[in-house]
Amino acid sequence: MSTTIGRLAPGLCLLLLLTQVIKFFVKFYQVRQRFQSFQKQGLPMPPHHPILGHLLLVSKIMGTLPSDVHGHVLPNQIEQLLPNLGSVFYLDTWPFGPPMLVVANPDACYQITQSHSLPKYHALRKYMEPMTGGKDLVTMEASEWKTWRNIFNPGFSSAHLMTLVPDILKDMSRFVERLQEASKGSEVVRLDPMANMLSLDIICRVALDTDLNAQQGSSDFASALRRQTRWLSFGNEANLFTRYHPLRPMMQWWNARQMNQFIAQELNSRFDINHTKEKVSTDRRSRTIIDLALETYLSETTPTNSSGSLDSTFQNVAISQIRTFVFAGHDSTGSTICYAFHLVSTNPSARRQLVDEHNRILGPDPEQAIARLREEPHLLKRLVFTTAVVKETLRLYPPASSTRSGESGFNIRLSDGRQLPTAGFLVWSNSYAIHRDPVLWPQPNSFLPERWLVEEGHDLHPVKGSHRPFEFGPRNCIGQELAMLEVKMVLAVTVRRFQVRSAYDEWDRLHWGNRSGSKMVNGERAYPVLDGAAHPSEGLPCRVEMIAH
Ligand code: HEM
Repeated sequence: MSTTIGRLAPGLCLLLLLTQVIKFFVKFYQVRQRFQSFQKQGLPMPPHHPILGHLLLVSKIMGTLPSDVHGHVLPNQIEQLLPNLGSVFYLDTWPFGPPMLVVANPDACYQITQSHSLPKYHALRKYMEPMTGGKDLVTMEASEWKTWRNIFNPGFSSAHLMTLVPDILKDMSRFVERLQEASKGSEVVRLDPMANMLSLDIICRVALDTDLNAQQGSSDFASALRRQTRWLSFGNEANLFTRYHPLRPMMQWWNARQMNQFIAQELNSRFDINHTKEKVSTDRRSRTIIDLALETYLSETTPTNSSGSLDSTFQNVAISQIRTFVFAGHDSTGSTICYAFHLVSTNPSARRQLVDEHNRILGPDPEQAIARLREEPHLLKRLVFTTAVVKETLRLYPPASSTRSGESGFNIRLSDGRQLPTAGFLVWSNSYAIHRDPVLWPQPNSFLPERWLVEEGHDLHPVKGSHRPFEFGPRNCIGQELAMLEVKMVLAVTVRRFQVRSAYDEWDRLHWGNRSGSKMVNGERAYPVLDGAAHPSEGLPCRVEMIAH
C-alpha cells in the first residue's frame, strides 16, 4: 500500500502543479481579455497592455515613490501622470492585486455607497478575521449587520459620547504627561506609537470602562493587538515568504486567544457590576458602549441564558465587535492625531488661530483646559476652528478607504452616459484621490482649515460629497463622532502647552543610512505608510518643546 502511494505521489504532485499552472493561465487570459475588451469599448482606463496589463505603469510609478508608501496613494499618482484619464477608471495589476475599478469622484462614490450600497469586498473578511474573530460590523452583511449596527449605534451617539468626556480626559492627562517627559529628554521621539496608545486607552475606556493604561505601562492586550496587526495579510504580498509565512496561523491563533481572554474577563465584570447586582442605572454618565449595547440587545431579543450570566450569543459577538472597535478605532484615530500635530506645527497661521480659539473658549490658562472641559464638556462644540483643523487633516491624510465587491448587473453611470460594469471587480472608493483632486479642491495639497469656515459659493467651499474620510451611506464609520471628539480634545489640551515639531531631517541623518530612492510623496516627507491604517512615515519623528507661560 505504502509503496503504491510512494509510486503515485510524484505523479500526483505534478498533476496538482499542472492544474494550478493551467488555472493561473486561464485566469490570466480571462482577466487580460476582459480589460482589452473594455478598452476597445472606450471604458476608462490607462493604456492597457494585452500581456502586462497595467503592471508596467504601476511599477514605473512605484519606482518614483518610497518603497514603503501606502498603496492608497496610487490612484492619485496615476491621475497626475494621466490628467485626461478621469477620476473613475479600471486598473489591472493582476496577479499582484484583483481586477479593480477605482472610484475617486463624489457622484460615482454616491452610486456605490449610498444610492446602492455594494457589499464589502469579499477578501476583507479573511483579512479582518484574525483581528476581529469574524463577527464584526466591518464585514457583516445584510440583516445580521443591521441588527448589530442598531445594537451598537446608541453607544456611539454624540450625546452619549459627551457624557464620557470627563473619563476620556483621564487618558488625555496621561498623554500630556508623556509629552512633558518627551520634552525633557534629548532624543527625537516617535509620536505615532504614543498617539496610538492614547487612542487605545480611550477606546478601552469608552467601550468597557477599562483603565488599560497602555500609554504608561506595558499591557499584554496592547502587545497582542500590535502583534496581530503585523501578522494581518491580504494574501497578495509580493514577497512569497511573507505571503505564506508558516508561523502566521499559529501566531494569529495565540494573539486572538490573548485578546479574547482579556475582553471576556472585562465584559463579565462589567456585566456583574451592572446587572447581577441589579445596579442598572438611568444615569448615562459612567455607562459604556457595551452597557448600552447590552441594554438594546436585551430589550429587543430573548436572551439565550436564563441564569444570571451574560447571554452567550451577545458575549460571542460582543467580543468580536470590541476587538473590531479597538482595532479600527485606535489605529486610524492615532494616525489622525499625529497628522494634526504635524500640520499644525508646519502651518504657523493655523497654529495661531487655534491658540486664539482655545484662549477664548477654554480660558487663558492652558493648564486649566482639562479641568475646564471636565466641568463643561459642551465647550468642545464651540471649538469651530479646531474642528476645521481636524477635518482638513482628514482630507489630506485619510487613514482608510472603502473597498466593495462589484455585483452582476450593477453598473456605475458616468456623466457622459457611459456605463461601467462592476461584477468581478474590487470597487475602490479611494478617499485619498478624491481629497487631492484639484477639480474639487483648489490648492489640493495645501493645508487650509478655512475651507471649512467659508460660506457656500466661496471658491474654497467643499463640494458636496467630496470629503469622505468616514465614508457615507449605511456602512459609514460608526466611530466617527468619537474620532472627531478625541482629536479635538487632544489639540485643545496640548497646543498651547507644547510645540510638537516633526524632525525628519534629524531622523534621516541618523537612520536613512545608504538607502537610495525617494523619501517624498506629493512633496511630503510624512507620507502615509501601511501599518493597519495609513500612518505617517517612520511613526512621525518629533521634537517636543514645552511652551513657557
Ligand atoms: C479618524 C478615525 C477613523 C477613520 C478615518 C475611520 C474610517 C472609516 C471608514 C472609511 C469606514 C468605512 C469602511 C468601509 O466601507 O469598508 C469605517 C467603518 C467603520 N469604523 Fe471607522 N474610522 C475611524 C475611527 C473609528 C473608531 C474610533 C471606531 C470605533 C471605535 C471605528 C469603527 C468602525 C466600524 C465598526 C466600522 C464599520 C461600520 C459598519 O460597516 O457598520 N472607526 N471607518
